[in-house]
Amino acid sequence: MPDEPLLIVVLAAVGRVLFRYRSELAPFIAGLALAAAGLVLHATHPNGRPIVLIFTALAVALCWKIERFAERVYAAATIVVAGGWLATAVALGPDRDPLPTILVAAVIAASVPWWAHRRRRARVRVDRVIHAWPDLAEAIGLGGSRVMSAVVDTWGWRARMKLRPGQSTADVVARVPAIESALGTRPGAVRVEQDPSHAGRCTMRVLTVDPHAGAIPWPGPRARSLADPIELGVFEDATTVRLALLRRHALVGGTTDSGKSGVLNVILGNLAACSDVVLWGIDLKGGMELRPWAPCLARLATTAEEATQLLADAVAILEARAQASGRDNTRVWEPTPSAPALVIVIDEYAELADTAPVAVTHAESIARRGRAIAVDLLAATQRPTQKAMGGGALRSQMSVRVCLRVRERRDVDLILDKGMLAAGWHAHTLDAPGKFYVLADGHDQPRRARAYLVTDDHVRETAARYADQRPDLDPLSQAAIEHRPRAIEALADPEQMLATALGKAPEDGLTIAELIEATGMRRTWIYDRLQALAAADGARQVTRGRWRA
Ligand SMILES: Nc1ncnc2c1ncn2[C@@H]1O[C@H](COP(=O)(O)OP(=O)(O)OP(=O)(O)O)[C@@H](O)[C@H]1O
Repeated sequence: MPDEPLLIVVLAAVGRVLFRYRSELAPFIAGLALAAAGLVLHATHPNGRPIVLIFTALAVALCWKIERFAERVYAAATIVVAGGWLATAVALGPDRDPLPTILVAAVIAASVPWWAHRRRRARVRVDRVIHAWPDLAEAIGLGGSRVMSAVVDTWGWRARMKLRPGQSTADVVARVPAIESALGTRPGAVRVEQDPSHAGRCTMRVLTVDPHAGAIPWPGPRARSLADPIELGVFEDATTVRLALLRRHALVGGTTDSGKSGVLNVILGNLAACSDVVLWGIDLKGGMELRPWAPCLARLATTAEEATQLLADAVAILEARAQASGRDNTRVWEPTPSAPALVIVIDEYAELADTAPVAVTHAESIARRGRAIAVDLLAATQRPTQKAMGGGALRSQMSVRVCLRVRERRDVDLILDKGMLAAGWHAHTLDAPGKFYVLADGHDQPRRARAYLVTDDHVRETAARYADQRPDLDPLSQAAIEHRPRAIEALADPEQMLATALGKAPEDGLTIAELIEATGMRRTWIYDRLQALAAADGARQVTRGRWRA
């Protein structure tokens, strides 16, 4: 205030400085308090030494509750020195030589580790941010939000926030870059997670160091059965990313060099160690990615024709298993080493969609019907185009979605789902290969993770180690492949029949009536499927009303 006496102004300024630096000054304040206590107790209770020593022993005993060893030792040593000094000062008087010198030396000795302590300094920084938050929040458009509590952790700190009525976590997510600027962090340091129990609360994490800065070595396969979760990597809070793949299809998407093959390798490394899974692979890059796993793959398709054959066989297996399940009245196929699940790994799904449209109809059929009878797809794609994803139909069947770095923001919604970008799944900001977001059962928050790094040596060793432990297909599935042409006819899978009819059509194509006859389906269904096949280059109109593949 302008008319405040100078003394008050100076005292207030000093008080503010002392308050601001209270943590740094704590050792001196403790030293002064100790000297004052010595003075008072010596004057009032000169025989109080045993009591002081008992309290000191009790305080030391309480130190064992401190979690970190270094902090426990520091606290115990400081209390022993302080208690010993006070006990002596109570008996002899704090000014008796050499007690003042010992106190000054002890304060200085205790101050050094105190000042240097990383967690204390972090705590001080956090306290200052919390103090300044109302002003910062106002400046970035989150006025009215409050920080309720904050804790310092290994990589930074996290705060529980209460939002102003009407604000939502989406508002905070939308302002993440502004928060980073206001807090003065590096770009990409702030994460925001919804509080699952309250729409008006969220947790904000500030990572002063990136826990995923370095590659995380693969610890080797942990799964032994498809029913075991697959450990894919590590979240930023050091918890393991565990994915259940039994009866689930999985989609791995990301731009080039984002680490798709790395993710496939971690999954394949685990599946190779599972005794109840038969692995088939499709790799239209000439087998470049999947060939190292060849010893563990029962089949590997590297051309469009082989891929179509492979998927047609998978459809035949699917049908045979479905019929058997129907006969035996069992709803689901429980994989065992003698009746294993079939997992088909497809590297670069978009390539398959471009070059083998018929194969895509098979894949879609597997995606729709394969789960119950344990025929699962694991597809990786660089270009999650509408066409490759069957306009979203394929993706909707894939309940495990791993999104690595994408080039364009809209790709997030293509790989994960509509609205995920706005909900904070910012895969376009991932800044190193192997970093990903995962959407699956139990993983519905946008938490960043990094996949384990599987080296070429890991792949070679793992493939060699499990090559002779791979199970064979069960006799039912084996027979379904061997009798596939008949099996497919008996399938009554109209999509399959349509694809076959179009493939075998004469040069001038088949009419709609002929296609109705070949498939037994209605006209509208035929039109729908022809449109979809035409969009995927799987069928073309030769002349008006006549079609072929
Ligand atoms: N989890 C990881 N941790 C660290 N580095 C990784 C990780 N995954 C992949 N990398 C590195 O990133 C590079 C590209 O990885 P990868 O080949 O898996 O990407 P990709 O998306 O499959 O690429 P492409 O689209 O060209 O096939 C490799 O050099 C690899 O060593």
